[in-house]
Amino acid sequence: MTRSESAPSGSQHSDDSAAEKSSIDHASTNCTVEVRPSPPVVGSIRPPGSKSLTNRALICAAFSVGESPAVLHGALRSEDTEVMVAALRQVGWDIDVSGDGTEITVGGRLGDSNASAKGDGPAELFIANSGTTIRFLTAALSAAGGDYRLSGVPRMHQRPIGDLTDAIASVIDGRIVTESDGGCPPVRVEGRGWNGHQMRVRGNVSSQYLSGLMMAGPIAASGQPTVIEVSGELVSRPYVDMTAKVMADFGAVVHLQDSQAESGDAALKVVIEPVAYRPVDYDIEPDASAASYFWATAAITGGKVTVQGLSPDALQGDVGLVDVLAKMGCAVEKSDGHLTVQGVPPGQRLTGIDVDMNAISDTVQTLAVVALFADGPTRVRGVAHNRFKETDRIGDLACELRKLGATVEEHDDGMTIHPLTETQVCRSEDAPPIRLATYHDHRMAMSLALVGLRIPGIQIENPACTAKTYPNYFADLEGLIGQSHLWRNDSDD
Ligand SMILES: O=C(O)C1=C[C@@H](OP(=O)(O)O)[C@@H](O)[C@H](O)C1
Ligand SMILES: C=C(OP(=O)(O)O)C(=O)O
Repeated sequence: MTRSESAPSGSQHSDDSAAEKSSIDHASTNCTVEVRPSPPVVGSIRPPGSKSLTNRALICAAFSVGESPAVLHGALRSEDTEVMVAALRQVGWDIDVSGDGTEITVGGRLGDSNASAKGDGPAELFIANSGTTIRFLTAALSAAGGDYRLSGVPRMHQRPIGDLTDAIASVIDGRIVTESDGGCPPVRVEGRGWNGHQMRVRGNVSSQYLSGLMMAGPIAASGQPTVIEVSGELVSRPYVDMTAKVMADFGAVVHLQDSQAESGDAALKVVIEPVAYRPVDYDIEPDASAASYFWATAAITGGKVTVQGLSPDALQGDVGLVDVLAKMGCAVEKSDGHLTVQGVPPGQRLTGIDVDMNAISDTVQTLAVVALFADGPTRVRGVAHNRFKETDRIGDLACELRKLGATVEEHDDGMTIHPLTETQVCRSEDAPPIRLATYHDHRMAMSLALVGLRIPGIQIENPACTAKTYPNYFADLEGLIGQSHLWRNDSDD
C-alpha cells in the first residue's frame, strides 16, 4: 500500500488531460483507495464547476446567434462535459478549451465537417454515460436538423430515453428511433428540424427530458412559441428551474406555468418564445453535488467544512443538502459565497430523519453514508428515479451498505438506513479489509469512500470512475482530510 501522490486540495485539475484520467471506456481496474479514520475534519474547499450548468451553458452557447463567441468561465472539465464538447466539435462547432480546462470559448458552427451534413450517413456521437449530454443533445440536434446517432457505454443503453424521443417524434420533420429495449439508446435522429411546436412529455423518470426539450425550443426556429406540457409527476424539479434560468441568461424567453391538474397533482406547462440565444460571457458555480461529499466529511467526523463559491440561492438545488444535514443536528452557516456545515460535538450523535429527496436525488448516496452514524434509522423517500442513473442507486447502494453490517431496507421509492453499532464502527484495524464496489458510478465512489473516515479497512474499488464529474476528487479530498488519511493501492489483485 502506498500513499497517493496527488495535487493539493482545491486545485481543479493537474495538467494531465481529464481524458487521460477518464474512465470513458469503463474498463474495470484493480486499483483501490482507502480513506482512513480521521479526527474532526476542519477546512475549506472550492469544488470544480457544476456539471449541470456547464452542459446547459454549452448547449445554449453553441446555438447562440451573434458575432462574438460565448465564453464559459469556471466550467467543469470531466468525462460528462468532455463528451458534450467532443460531440459538438464532431458536428462542426469551433470550441476552444483553454488553461486548466475551465474556460471554454464556443465559436460558431463551421459547417461541412460532419458526416450528416455531407450525406454520408449519421454522425456517430459517443456519449459515454452522460445522461445530460445524450438527453440535451438529442433534443437540440433534432430541432436543428441533420442525421445523427448517439450511443454510449453499455449502461447508457439501459437508461431510458423513450419519453424524450416520443415527445420529439410528435414534432420532428423526420424520424427519431431508439435502438435498445425499453426505449433506451442508441438514438438515431434524422430530419429537417421540428415542424410542430406543441408537445407533451413525461417527467417521472427524469427531468432531463423536459430540460432538453426546453433548451431545444429556441433552436427549433418555427417562428412560433414552443409549448411543452408535462404529463403526470415531474422529478428533480430544481433542474428545470435551472434550465429556465440558464436559457434566460443566454437571452431566451421562457415562462414556467405551474398549475393544479384535475387529478390534484401539480402540473407544469412551459412556453418558450421564438427568440434566439445570444452569445454571452457566463460564470459557472462550483458543483453542489460534489460539495455534498465535503459537507458530509464534517457531519461524519464532527468537524467543520466550508464550501466556497456556493450561496443559499445557488442555481443548483443540491445546496439543499445542508438543510437536510441541519435536520440531523449539524450546524449550518449560510452566507453569500460560502456554505458551512459543522457536525455535532464529541459525545453526541446525529439524528436519524425521514426525508423526501426527490428534488436532490444526487445527494442520496451522500446522505446514506452520513445516516450510518446517526442515532436511529433514516428513511429516504421520493427517489424511485434513482434506479435509472449510472447504476441502480437504491439496490446497489443498499448492497454496499450491507457489506458494512448495516441493516438497510429497500423501498420502491427509496430506502431506510439503520445506523451501525459501536462494534461495527470500531472494528479492529487488523480485520480483513471491506471492499466496496462502485458500479462505474462516480457518486458511489465519492460517497462510500467517506465511510473510511470513521471505520478502518474500507477499500473503494475503481476510484477512477469519479472522472465522470470529478477527476480530481481523491486529490481534493486528501487535501482536506490530510495525506495520512488517504491511501491508494495501485497493484491490488
Ligand atoms: O438536469 C440535470 O443536470 C440533472 C438532473 C438530474 O437527473 P434526473 O432528472 O434524471 O433526476 C440529476 O440526477 C443529474 O445528475 C443532472
Ligand atoms: C445522474 C447523474 O448524471 P447523468 O444523469 O447526467 O448521467 C449524476 O451525475 O449523478
